[in-house]
Amino acid sequence: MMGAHHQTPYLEFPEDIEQFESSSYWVPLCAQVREACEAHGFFLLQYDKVVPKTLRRDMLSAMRSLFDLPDETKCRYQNPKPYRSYSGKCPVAPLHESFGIDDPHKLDAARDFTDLMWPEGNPGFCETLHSINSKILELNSLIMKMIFESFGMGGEFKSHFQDSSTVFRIMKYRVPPPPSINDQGDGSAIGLVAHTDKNDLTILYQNDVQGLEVVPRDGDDEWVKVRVPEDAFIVIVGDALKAWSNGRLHAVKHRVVMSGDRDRYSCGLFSIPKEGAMIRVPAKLVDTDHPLRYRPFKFDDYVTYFVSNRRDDALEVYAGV
Ligand SMILES: O=C(O)CCC(=O)C(=O)O
Ligand SMILES: [Fe+2]
Repeated sequence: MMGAHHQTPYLEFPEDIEQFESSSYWVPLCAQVREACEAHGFFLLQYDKVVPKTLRRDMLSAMRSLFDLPDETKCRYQNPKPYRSYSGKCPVAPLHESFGIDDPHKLDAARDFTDLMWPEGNPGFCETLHSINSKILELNSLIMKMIFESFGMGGEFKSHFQDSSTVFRIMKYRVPPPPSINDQGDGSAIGLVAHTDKNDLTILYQNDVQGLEVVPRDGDDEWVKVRVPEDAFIVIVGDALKAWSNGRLHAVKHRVVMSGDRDRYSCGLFSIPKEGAMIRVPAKLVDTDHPLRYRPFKFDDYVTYFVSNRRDDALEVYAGV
């Protein structure tokens, strides 16, 4: 499979429709979203209406200025919750740096983070972070709603959504230094280790440096590259949504592999069940063809379990019946 690319579904939502949900496009597109999430566990999306391209590009340049700050400034960002604190160049992923910010669609949260990094202030960064998270959150609710609709459960979407919060992650992957300690033999190196996302849904956006790879659901357990077109979003199903759907939706295993001579930047919104929220398979998604696969569980407890065990089959072991 060397060099081959994954045949990733590439969806496009209509740009010019005010009433998307009452249009004739709605039902077929909900079905396409579900199909992609079932067959692959992720898809690419072209849709500029909610999150303007200019805002996404502003975010990418804001990210450069953030990562260009001195290490000691970046290290000030510490948060007891997993996947938030500044993680820089750690031994398992020495090329990777990231921040995870809780709910920056709330202006105070965006401001607190900005003030910590730039005590002298950086209103431009704060505004960009705040507005991109608000916009991607709108897109996230739209896609979650489409998933619920596709199961005939549009009515239940609201109550589920009230139970979610977000982490906005900002990531940089450096060019692998030659010779690399993680050398794969072809000048490439691991940027981010293999994992499934633990949350409900992830929506990512990246610069034009490729590196995302997946293990396809219907493949031979081999890594396949994903070519992400310029300005496309990558939408990924996480373990929590997989469990909610009684295993119908797939949480795809993915990683980042770096090669070439340019740094990769990506960012995105991770929607997460709110603190204390339970994941419960709805009765409607259990029948004789789909016997119950997951017991009800508290999402936070699952993350705690994962963080201390780090096994690929964590969801099955922790919540499988
Ligand atoms: O940078 C990327 O494209 C992937 C990031 C990712 O998978 C993650 O942070 O969970
Ligand atoms: Fe991920």
